[in-house]
Amino acid sequence: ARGPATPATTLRSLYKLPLTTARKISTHVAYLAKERAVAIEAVERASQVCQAVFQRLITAETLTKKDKSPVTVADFGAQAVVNHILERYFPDDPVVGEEDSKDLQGEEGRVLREKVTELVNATTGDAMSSDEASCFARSCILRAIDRGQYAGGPRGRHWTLDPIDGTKGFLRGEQFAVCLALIIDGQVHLGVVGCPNLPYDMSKPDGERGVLMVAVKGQGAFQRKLSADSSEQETPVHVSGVQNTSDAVFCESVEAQHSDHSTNANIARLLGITKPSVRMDSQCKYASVARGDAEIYLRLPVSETYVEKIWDHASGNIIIHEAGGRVSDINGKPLDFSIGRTLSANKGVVAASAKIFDEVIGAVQATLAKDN
Ligand SMILES: Nc1ncnc2c1ncn2[C@@H]1O[C@H](COP(=O)(O)OS(=O)(=O)O)[C@@H](OP(=O)(O)O)[C@H]1O
Ligand SMILES: [Mg+2]
Ligand SMILES: [Mg+2]
Ligand SMILES: [Mg+2]
Repeated sequence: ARGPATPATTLRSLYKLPLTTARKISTHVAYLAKERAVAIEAVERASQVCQAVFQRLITAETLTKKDKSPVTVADFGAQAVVNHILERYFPDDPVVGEEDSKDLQGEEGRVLREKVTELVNATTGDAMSSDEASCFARSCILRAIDRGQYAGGPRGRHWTLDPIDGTKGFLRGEQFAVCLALIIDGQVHLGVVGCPNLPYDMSKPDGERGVLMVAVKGQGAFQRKLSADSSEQETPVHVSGVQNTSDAVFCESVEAQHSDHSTNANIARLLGITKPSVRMDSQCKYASVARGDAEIYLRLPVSETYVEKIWDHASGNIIIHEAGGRVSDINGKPLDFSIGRTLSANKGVVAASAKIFDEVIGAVQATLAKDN
């Protein structure tokens, strides 16, 4: 068992066990052990789907034409696979997923639907019974995708899934992530982020790629290789030990549309930061801060109307916390995952190691006050 034991009463309700059995095994079962293993399996599978799409469907032509259809195939395929695996192990758990099957329905959706079905079967066929596979070839794929329609909220358990986060990074062959988290009574208790293109060891940027990060509440954050033959070896990750913000590095979005780069630069000046920002797409930014590649994740609101989605932040949020960092919105308020599908009570996101966090929030507040 890894981490603290699970109380017998929790085990009983989680796995519908008689209390006597739950008592017997409670000291051997780490909290959310089954969920952790299933979530890792699901994210690994979905990452394989995405990589298969990249290899097969992204060509110089799709890129110059700005054709987004390959990423759409991967998005739907990855959501179908994750939802299918979650349903098999946790049939009662609802899912808040980014995608829905609208574009795959009817005659209009036939071509895309067939592409997604073929892709899912080709990449995960070995993990499915023949019944499942033939069901997937028909309507089950749409049903699996639409298990992600849950409204979220403050009570009970639900998963949240971003099948491909950082779609633009995916298309460029750069950073993207498959993100899955478990929310219980409005709080993130488990998060997994798969980063297929992130170097495993940042000191060897041209070395092996593919990182999976996982965290369970109270158990710390870990990384492992995201490769088919991974030995499942995990190493703990910790945020950077940098004490002075002048030694820190920002990690920010590639798209200035998603976080205001010029205000970021003003905040950097106030903090004495001189090193250039690391720019990358997706929740890989959280993974980078969690393992100390960079110190500060900044996502400043760029419009009055955009509300952040829970699947864009849930996994990253717990991974940062468990790696010794802190996360809040630009006003220092914790991200509130209890409201529904969006973070409507928050504005922007700031994540940093605990040591420098308050100073970073101070600089964000001072800069925004001056700009407004
Ligand atoms: N206007 C606006 N403001 C803030 N955020 C937005 C906005 N529009 C979209 N999104 C969401 O940003 C997700 C990608 O975030 P990144 O940090 O990877 O952005 S970037 O594209 O790399 O710059 C992206 O997630 P994916 O759709 O999963 O790629 C969106 O959910
Ligand atoms: Mg996203
Ligand atoms: Mg997405
Ligand atoms: Mg999207």
